[in-house]
Amino acid sequence: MTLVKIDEVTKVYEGKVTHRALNQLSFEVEKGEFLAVMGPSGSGKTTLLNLISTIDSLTSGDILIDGTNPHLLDPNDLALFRRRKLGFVFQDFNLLQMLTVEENLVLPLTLDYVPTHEMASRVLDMAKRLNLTSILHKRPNEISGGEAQRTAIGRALIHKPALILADEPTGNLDSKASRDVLELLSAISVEEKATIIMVTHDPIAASYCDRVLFIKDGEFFNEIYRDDRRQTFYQKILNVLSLLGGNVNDLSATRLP
Ligand SMILES: Nc1ncnc2c1ncn2[C@@H]1O[C@H](COP(=O)(O)OP(=O)(O)OP(=O)(O)O)[C@@H](O)[C@H]1O
Repeated sequence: MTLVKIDEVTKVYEGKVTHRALNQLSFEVEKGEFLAVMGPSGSGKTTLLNLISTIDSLTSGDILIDGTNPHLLDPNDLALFRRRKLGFVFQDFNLLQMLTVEENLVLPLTLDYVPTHEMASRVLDMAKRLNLTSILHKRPNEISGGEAQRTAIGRALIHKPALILADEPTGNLDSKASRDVLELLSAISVEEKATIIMVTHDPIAASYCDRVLFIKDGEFFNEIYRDDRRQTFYQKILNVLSLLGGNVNDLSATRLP
């Protein structure tokens, strides 16, 4: 089943100099798929996430998420749509510093007036799932980067969104914490049929996904599917990246897998 349909999406930034950041980009994402989006700096990856999450408006084309075009919703319905259907995971975690891990986890449910007993049981389940039970009462400045990102993933998942959007989720983590986060995202997509679109510069991170979509100058460049060992998939990703070119700094996050 197709969960996300990107149909001939174009984004032109108007200004002193107009810039075509995305040009008639089309692709689909299946329910339960873990998709990486890669491309050189400036190729339009963040623009694409901003359009899918409706932070920014389209110039032309259509975006359908779970059968709805969020760009056509009125502001109230759009706020509900974003709160209920989407989950966000960012590079810098975006946790609220004055709240505990538990309060950060529960935040999307509080905003949605979920009954207290249900909140409590969902938080406990999520904490167990993400190995956060022992730090529920700590604040973000008292936990590690890996724990902070697992908390952010828990917060993104707790309201069971149709789609999770992740922007460089391992960008601030060391290799062990990155591996934990990527294994977690991969397990969530398999076990809970969560659909994940992850923008990354890191070929190791991308090798945990089911598919990598490459864009260049705002257009589709290539896509490859994982059908064998992660190590082999990683090599294939490196091969496409070398064809893509771009700035060597784009691969600065590269580590040995
Ligand atoms: N608000 C804006 N106004 C004008 N141009 C913009 C704006 N936002 C982005 N751009 C331009 O659009 C192009 C795509 O930017 P985008 O941030 O989507 O690239 P990216 O692939 O995410 O890059 P990076 O990997 O460096 O984060 C770039 O050339 C950028 O300069």
